[in-house]
Amino acid sequence: MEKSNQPIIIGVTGGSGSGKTTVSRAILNEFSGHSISLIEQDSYYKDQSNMSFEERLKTNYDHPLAFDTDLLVEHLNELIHYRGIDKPVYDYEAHTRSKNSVRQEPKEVIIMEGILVFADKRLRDLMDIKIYVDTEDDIRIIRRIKRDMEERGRTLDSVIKQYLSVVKPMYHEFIEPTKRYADIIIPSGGENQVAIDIMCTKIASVLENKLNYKNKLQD
Ligand SMILES: Nc1ncnc2c1ncn2[C@@H]1O[C@H](COP(=O)(O)OP(=O)(O)O)[C@@H](O)[C@H]1O
Ligand SMILES: Nc1ccn([C@@H]2O[C@H](COP(=O)(O)O)[C@@H](O)[C@H]2O)c(=O)n1
Repeated sequence: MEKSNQPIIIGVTGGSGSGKTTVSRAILNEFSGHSISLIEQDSYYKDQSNMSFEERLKTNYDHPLAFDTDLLVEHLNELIHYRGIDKPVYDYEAHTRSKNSVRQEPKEVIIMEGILVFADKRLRDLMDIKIYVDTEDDIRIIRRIKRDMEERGRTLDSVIKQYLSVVKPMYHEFIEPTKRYADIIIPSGGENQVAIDIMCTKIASVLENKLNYKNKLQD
């Protein structure tokens, strides 16, 4: 299928707590009347239901191998061909996939968000626009402590221990180097309304070109 006849895929990456989800949701809001959806890479953490809880605690969740990228690529290919998928649901407290899934119907714009979405060439090759959300380490760890304690059932000690032993070193080894693939780098994540407005203008123009192209095909 010709790329101009496919959904637009926007990749959004950056370190944990950088504001990827906030930026992605801001774009979703701007296009709320349009055919747009969000796919979070976290939904594609490997299923670990065959492991004990203690074993799951030892997994390195910031390494590319923690993700079922084959399934993510397969699902994106379905969406690109305008076929729906059953998207996995991730449970951060249980450290594994939940038994439920959610139906995701195909859309004209797909935002794909996650810490390592630029790390795999297959994913990068599917993207039309690549955004890197760049936020200083100290801000990210403060946000992460707050979020993980409030929303992901973690203790302060566990967040600090995980950050120093895994999150920070993996960020520098695998995530930060993917900044070079970005078309746009957004400083100060979710606060940067100017960057979000610029992004939305760009997406609107890509959408308009695509609709014009489709209309021409029908003429
Ligand atoms: N600009 C901001 N100012 C203050 N808090 C923010 C800002 N952007 C994000 N946050 C908060 O920081 C936490 C992490 O943001 P999020 O967008 O989920 O980051 P990521 O998806 O990169 O991990 C969330 O609790 C969010 O509400
Ligand atoms: N069981 C898990 C799975 C993932 N994490 C952490 O989530 C981070 C990615 O999500 P963001 O929303 O912060 O981008 C990643 O850094 C993992 O360490 C986890 O703690 N437990």
